[in-house]
Amino acid sequence: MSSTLEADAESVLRLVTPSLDLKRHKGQAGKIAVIGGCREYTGAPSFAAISALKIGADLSHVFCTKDAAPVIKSYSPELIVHPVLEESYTISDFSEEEKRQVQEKVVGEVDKWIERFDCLVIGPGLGRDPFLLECVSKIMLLAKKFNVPFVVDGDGLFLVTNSIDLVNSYPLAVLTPNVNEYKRLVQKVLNCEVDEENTGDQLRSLAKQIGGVTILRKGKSDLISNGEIVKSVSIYGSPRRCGGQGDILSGSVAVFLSWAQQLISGHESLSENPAILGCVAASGLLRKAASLAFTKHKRSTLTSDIIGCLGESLEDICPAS
Ligand SMILES: NC(=O)C1=CN([C@@H]2O[C@H](COP(=O)(O)OP(=O)(O)OC[C@H]3O[C@@H](n4cnc5c(N)ncnc54)[C@H](O)[C@@H]3O)[C@@H](O)[C@H]2O)[C@@H](O)CC1
Ligand SMILES: Nc1ncnc2c1ncn2[C@@H]1O[C@H](COP(=O)(O)OP(=O)(O)OP(=O)(O)O)[C@@H](O)[C@H]1O
Ligand SMILES: [Mg+2]
Repeated sequence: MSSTLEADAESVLRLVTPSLDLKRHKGQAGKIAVIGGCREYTGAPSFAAISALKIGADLSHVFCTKDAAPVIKSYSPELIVHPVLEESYTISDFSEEEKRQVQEKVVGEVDKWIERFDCLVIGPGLGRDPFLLECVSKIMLLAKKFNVPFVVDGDGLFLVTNSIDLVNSYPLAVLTPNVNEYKRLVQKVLNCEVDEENTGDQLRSLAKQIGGVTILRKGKSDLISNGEIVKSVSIYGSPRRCGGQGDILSGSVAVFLSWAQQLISGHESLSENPAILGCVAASGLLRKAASLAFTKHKRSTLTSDIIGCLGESLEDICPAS
């Protein structure tokens, strides 16, 4: 029997969102880094990174390829953009030794910064280049070494599905699969097809099988599990399915997870799981912002319209003053 409980997303948003305080300095409300952005995709990492700022994080970085960097920078001067990732075509003439040196350099560029980040978002617009993904797997190992939480989305899930050990048993990993990404994860890890009759139980088994990582399965209702409990978020939402909404979600999970971690580390009596709180809060806010954007823009609602509604939606639940 399924025991999926609808989460009270608004209460979670009120719990984890920090109050604005003149005593706090830059960085205390969150430093997020997105690993993503290549020749093909520049929108996805930008949506994730700018959403983090719009919700209230102080700093948002993007680590992307050299081609993607000027484009992402020109979308927004708010983002700190590091053109450090390399795709195979830029090193096609290199020897194995030279390729190894490039990989070391890429990982070294992230290593310089990684301890400063409260959470990474790995995958929006990353692409599927094998050399690039190999570097990103090393970045995941680095994050685990320094206990930095990470959200895996988009092409990061393509990487993880083929190398599940990268996240196995890391409690600070959150996977945010869409319908296709979830199907591939279920097939690979549980060796079966998606069971639409027992969605909660299957999600719980999947999260348990990956050693208790948190999974947010996106869909008509968002379902969240860490292998123990299963929560759903079904409030609000919009009928528009324009691309990029998952990117908003991944950047939002990173911020709320960081805030939940901060909250819990200051209150030993709180026994809640920060990854679950982060997912519930992010899902609730995105769905509210999507609903609001839809009332304003109807069929022409775009991802940028939803990003424009994040602030108003959060303000409605957690007023700034
Ligand atoms: N504006 C943007 O830059 C956006 C970029 N996005 C990025 O696009 C990438 C793919 O995400 P999707 O949500 O489309 O992924 P999906 O896995 O949902 O793929 C969508 C469709 O494309 C096919 N497909 C994907 N990659 C393929 C490949 N290499 N060869 C053959 N078929 C392939 C899938 O089978 C599926 O039918 C991710 O990096 C994602 O972050 C999306 O987030 C949407 C917005
Ligand atoms: N059928 C649906 N009804 C209502 N809301 C939905 C539905 N499908 C997805 N959503 C909402 O949209 C959000 C993004 O999910 P979606 O499946 O579009 O992600 P995605 O495919 O990864 O997006 P992206 O285009 O950014 O890669 C989910 O968190 C969910 O709240
Ligand atoms: Mg996606």
